[in-house]
Amino acid sequence: MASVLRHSAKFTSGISSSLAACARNGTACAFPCHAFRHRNSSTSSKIRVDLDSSTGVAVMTLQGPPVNSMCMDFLTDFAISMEKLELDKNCRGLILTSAVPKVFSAGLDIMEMYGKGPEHATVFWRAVQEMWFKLYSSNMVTIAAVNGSSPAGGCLLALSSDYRIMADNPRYVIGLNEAQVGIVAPFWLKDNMVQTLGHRQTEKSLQLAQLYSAPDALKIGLVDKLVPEEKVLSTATETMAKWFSIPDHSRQITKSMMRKQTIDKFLSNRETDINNFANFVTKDSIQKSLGTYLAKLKKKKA
Ligand SMILES: CCCCCCCCCCC/C=C/C(=O)SCCNC(=O)CCNC(=O)[C@H](O)C(C)(C)COP(=O)(O)OP(=O)(O)OC[C@H]1O[C@@H](n2cnc3c(N)ncnc32)[C@H](O)[C@@H]1OP(=O)(O)O
Repeated sequence: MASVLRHSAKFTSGISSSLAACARNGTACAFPCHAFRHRNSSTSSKIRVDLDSSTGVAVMTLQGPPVNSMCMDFLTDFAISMEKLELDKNCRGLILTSAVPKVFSAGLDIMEMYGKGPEHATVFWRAVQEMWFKLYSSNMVTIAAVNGSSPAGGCLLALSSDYRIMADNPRYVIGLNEAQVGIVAPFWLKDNMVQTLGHRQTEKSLQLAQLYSAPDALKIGLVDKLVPEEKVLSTATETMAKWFSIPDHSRQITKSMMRKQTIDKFLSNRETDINNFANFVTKDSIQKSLGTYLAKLKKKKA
């Protein structure tokens, strides 16, 4: 990642240092507080990260036009950004959002799965796993500010966060539509969805490859809240304050207790999952499905 962490912050008063201390210690602090902000920014080609050390909130903005598809560069940038934030004592919470109009993320870059050999599939799938694992097992409070459509891998980002806020626009869709593409959601993503929606709803959603409009996603619990598009980010920041009112240590232990079973199962079957993916995605029949789907996507425009 060609990113450099720039420490542009200035400590200008005791107020800012006490807020920063508040962020570090995980004690409740009233914010938004706009005074004397302490910011770190990190930018790569696909992802921008802005950490406000005075509040402890980082905003990760996906900025890979046209659709924030998850290519290798995106996945690498994502993993590096997560690692940095996780290690940063000033960071307690992460908001994910998009700078691309109308799209949160189109999910995995289909070009990374089409016409490539098993070696590439192996490396790519490990990176996909890592993205999910890092977010799902994060110690930070994670909030998805879904300000556009969010199919498949985009929905993965939302599902693995702690809370999902979506723009109230019926034209925006979210869901796991893998079956429509001719591929299959991996077991750990299926488990993640079961935890969010329950078994029956997940089974219907996955088999039917359903993409839900924002209002329908709220109805089934795939997102937690709908707000006007221009308020998605500010609502995420306000929501973060509520989650920050709980001491970090007890919230983190609770989170890891709730997610442990899924994580343990993932870790025990990780290599098998990679092999399955590499075998599956390189099959002629699957390549044919991907090719047909890609052609449909391109034709849509013509
Ligand atoms: C049993 C063994 C286990 C095996 C496991 C198998 C593998 C499982 C993998 C499961 C996990 C996740 C999978 C995925 O994420 S697959 C990707 C699925 N994504 C989609 O179906 C979304 C497709 N895109 C769209 O619906 C729209 O693009 C979108 C609504 C997001 C935006 O619409 P908009 O009209 O704004 O933009 P366009 O459609 O015109 O797209 C612009 C250009 O971008 C290209 N595009 C779009 N999506 C993708 C993508 N996902 N990958 C690559 N390229 C994409 C599109 O073709 C346009 O390109 P051109 O400008 O060249 O025409």
